[in-house]
Amino acid sequence: MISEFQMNMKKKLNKALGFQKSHSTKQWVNKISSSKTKNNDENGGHDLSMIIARTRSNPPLELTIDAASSTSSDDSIYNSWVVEHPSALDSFDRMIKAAKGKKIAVFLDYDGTLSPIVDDPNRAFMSDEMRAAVREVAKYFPTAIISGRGREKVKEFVQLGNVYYAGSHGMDILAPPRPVKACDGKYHTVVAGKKGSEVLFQPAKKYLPAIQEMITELEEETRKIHGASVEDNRFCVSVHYRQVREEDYNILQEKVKSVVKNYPEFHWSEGKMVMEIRPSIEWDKGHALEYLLDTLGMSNSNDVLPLYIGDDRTDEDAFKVIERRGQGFPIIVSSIPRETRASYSLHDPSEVLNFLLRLAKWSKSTSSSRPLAQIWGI
Ligand SMILES: O=P(O)(O)OC[C@H]1O[C@H](O[C@H]2O[C@H](CO)[C@@H](O)[C@H](O)[C@H]2O)[C@H](O)[C@@H](O)[C@@H]1O
Repeated sequence: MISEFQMNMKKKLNKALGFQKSHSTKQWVNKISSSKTKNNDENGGHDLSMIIARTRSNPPLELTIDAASSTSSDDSIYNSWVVEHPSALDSFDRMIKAAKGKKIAVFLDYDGTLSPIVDDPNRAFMSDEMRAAVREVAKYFPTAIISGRGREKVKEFVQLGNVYYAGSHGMDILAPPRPVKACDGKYHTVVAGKKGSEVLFQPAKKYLPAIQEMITELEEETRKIHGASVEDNRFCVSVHYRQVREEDYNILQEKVKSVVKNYPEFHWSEGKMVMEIRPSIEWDKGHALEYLLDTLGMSNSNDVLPLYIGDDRTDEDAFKVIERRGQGFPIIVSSIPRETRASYSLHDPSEVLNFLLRLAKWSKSTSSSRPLAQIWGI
């Protein structure tokens, strides 16, 4: 099934690549292969032929579009996408004007947002500059990192004490040191494991034994595939293939599928050169955002503007929540056109840094923005 966005992008691509009418994948591949390759984060610096080969054997159109757009020397496709998803940097003054008299809560994804995408997931370090910017922002606004990584691991990378952490795509939240709003049954699975005055919320706890078992099986199954690695993200699992040879991708996918099919309560989805396996519960980054707003006492207020910056498909769940609330700033980080629910865009983590610096500077300069410690009494 091709979505309207994909149809439009296909039309634009055909136009940009000089095709008179819609072309087949094969024709695109030939055209794309002969054009100059522009290395970019989205493709992880991989040879585009790898993506194209995958597209042929397992054709998600989005990949074809990613590959094609990243090779085009004509930036017109990206530019027309940015018209629909304006740069958050260019829109900063307008956003700030809309935020006047309202409370902003900041939510940040980690990989590809605060840190650049790199080959080795264990080396996805955040720069000191980025850390300082997040620290500064968190002085003025409640700030949370919502990542697909394990919570402890993302905290090790971020190393900040004044932000909240939600790991495993929101399935592991260490909630704010604020009184949790009276439970109305909505969060009946809350684990009352306390750490200081913070409350631990782990809605997928019962799946831990199955996840550990699955990790052992996945490691065993993928051991012989050069470059593949399995990452334990506590309540979910990542199987990385960024460093896998193109001819091994299909076999890796088959192996992963063969393991996951024995766990009917789990499903897998594709991230950036990663297969992410999660329990099939109704809980995602969007729910985590709502949960955090709730624990911050900011869920029902009309004067709250959640700002969420993320780069991957799982961040779309959070964008959707902001869209549904009708207020807030969903910002996608992408250097290529993407189908998204986000209203704004930033090109890459360096633009995220500039945006956060600007936000921090603005908060510091406005008399109405008092440091968070005074506002929340923490
Ligand atoms: O929600 P996020 O914080 O964005 O986490 C999503 C996945 O990010 C990591 O993988 C991605 O970044 C790696 C390091 O740059 C890169 O090597 C990999 O190809 C990307 O998919 C993380 O390692 C995964 O576990 C997360 O699911």
